[in-house]
This record gives sequence, C-alpha cells and structure tokens, in this order.
Amino acid sequence: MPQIEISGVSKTFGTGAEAVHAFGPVDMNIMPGEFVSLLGPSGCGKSTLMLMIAGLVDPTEGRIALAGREVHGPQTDIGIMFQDNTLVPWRTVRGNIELQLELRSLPPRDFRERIDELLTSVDLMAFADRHPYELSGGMQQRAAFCQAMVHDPHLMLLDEPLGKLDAMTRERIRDDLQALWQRQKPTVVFVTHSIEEAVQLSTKVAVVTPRPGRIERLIPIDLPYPRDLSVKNTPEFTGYVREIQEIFRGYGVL
Ligand SMILES: Nc1ncnc2c1ncn2[C@@H]1O[C@H](COP(=O)(O)OP(=O)(O)OP(=O)(O)O)[C@@H](O)[C@H]1O
Repeated sequence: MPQIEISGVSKTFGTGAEAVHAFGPVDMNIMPGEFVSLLGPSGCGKSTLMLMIAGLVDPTEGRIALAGREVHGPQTDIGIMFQDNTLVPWRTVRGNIELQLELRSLPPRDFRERIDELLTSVDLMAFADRHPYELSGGMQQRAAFCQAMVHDPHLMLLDEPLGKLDAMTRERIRDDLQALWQRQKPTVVFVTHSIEEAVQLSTKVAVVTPRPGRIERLIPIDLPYPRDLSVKNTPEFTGYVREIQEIFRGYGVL
C-alpha cells in the first residue's frame, strides 16, 4: 500500500478575480521508504502540497491518503522540518527535542537514549544543554532535524530544510540525512531548489512545472547509496543532473 496517495489534488487560494490556482491537478503515489524530492520553480506550489499532506491546508479538489487513511486535519505522527526551524528560545536543545514528545503526549524519559543517539549522530551531544541562541544557524538546523526525527516518524516532510545554510554545513547535513534515512528508511518528501541535491538524495525526483504546479515527470534515480563524492563524480550522476536541467530549460526557468 502506498504511504502517500495523492489523487486528483489541486489547490486554488481565494475566489473570483482574486483566485490563485496554486497547484495541480496531480496524481502521485509514494511507497513506504521512498525518498522523493519535489523540484520546481519558485511559486509552483511545492510548499502548498507539503501543507496539504500534513493536513494543515485542505485541497480544493481531490484527496490525499496516508497509509490508506484519508487526511482530515493536522497529522501528528509525521516529522516536519521547514526552512525556518521550530526551536523555541526558552528551552535547551534537549528541551526542544523533548517538546516534540510532550506535544504528542509521549513521556520524554522513555526517549532519553533515542535523543542521545540522535544528538550524537548530528554531533550536538556537547550542546544538549545549550539554548538555541548559543548555536550557529547550521547547529540549530541540526537540532531541528533531531526534533523532526525523535518520535521515529514513518513519514517525514522536509521543506527546504537546508535552504538557509552555508554550502559546507549543507553538505554535512545532507550526509547526515542520507545516513539516517538509510538506517531507518522513513518515507521522505523533500523540497529543494537544488537539482544536484535532489539527485544525490532521492530514489525519485518529481519535476514540478511552473504554477499551477503539476508533476510532469517522476524520474527514478538509479544510483547506489551512499551517494558520496565518488558517486557525484560519475557520468551517470551528471547525466541525471543534465536531464533535469534540460526540462527546466524547456520551461524557460533556467
Ligand atoms: N495562504 C495563501 N493564500 C494565497 N495564496 C497563497 C497562499 N499560499 C500560497 N499561495 C500562492 O500559491 C502559490 C504557490 O505557493 P507555494 O508557497 O506553495 O510555492 P513554492 O513552490 O513552495 O514556492 P517557493 O519555492 O518559492 O517556496 C504562490 O503563487 C503563492 O502566492
């Protein structure tokens, strides 16, 4: 059974002369354990689709189902990470991660080991008791990453989580993300503007057209994991990147 079923989904904001047809119609199924990137020009409706999957925005038409259950209202059992992190300033890193458990009525004491393991995996163990203002932007995003993962979600929605980071930190967190995904195999939907990033991480790349976004191509990326520098330097990798660049050139956005 697909983890995510998107059937005839479209979204229009507003009505009458003010109406903005933001997205769709789109049909797409995502199977458990897949890592699907949404790659498309600014304003094509990628974030809108993420919000609809999370149950935070209703589709105007069509339906979305998660593991066979139709989405009505906010989904609490998924992991979400957006460009702006969700750390609250008055709690420590550990406290922020625990907050995600408290919000889901899960007892933090049962998750001590899990939190330590996550903090270690992103190299933040030494900062567990620091507050967000004591961390760099990249460290804050790494902490936000632990927040999204702590309740071991089967589904993760990552909307440009690396967007604001410098190139080196971005590379580093990309590797962390890939390693965590390989270890635990959650289903991931990942929004990015970077073609290389999409090809490096994804089992499939969904190429979204300019607004109203439609998924015109779903490109399976048949490269071995882990996709480190040695894979990125292969002609197969650059072949995928070039193929996707050509599609965007066709849209007139590259
Ligand atoms: N709440 C809203 N009310 C009205 N229009 C909206 C709303 N949210 C999004 N839109 C419009 O829908 C379109 C798609 O927006 P969305 O944020 O989903 O695009 P995106 O692909 O994520 O863009 P970007 O890559 O720039 O983040 C845009 O034209 C935007 O102005």
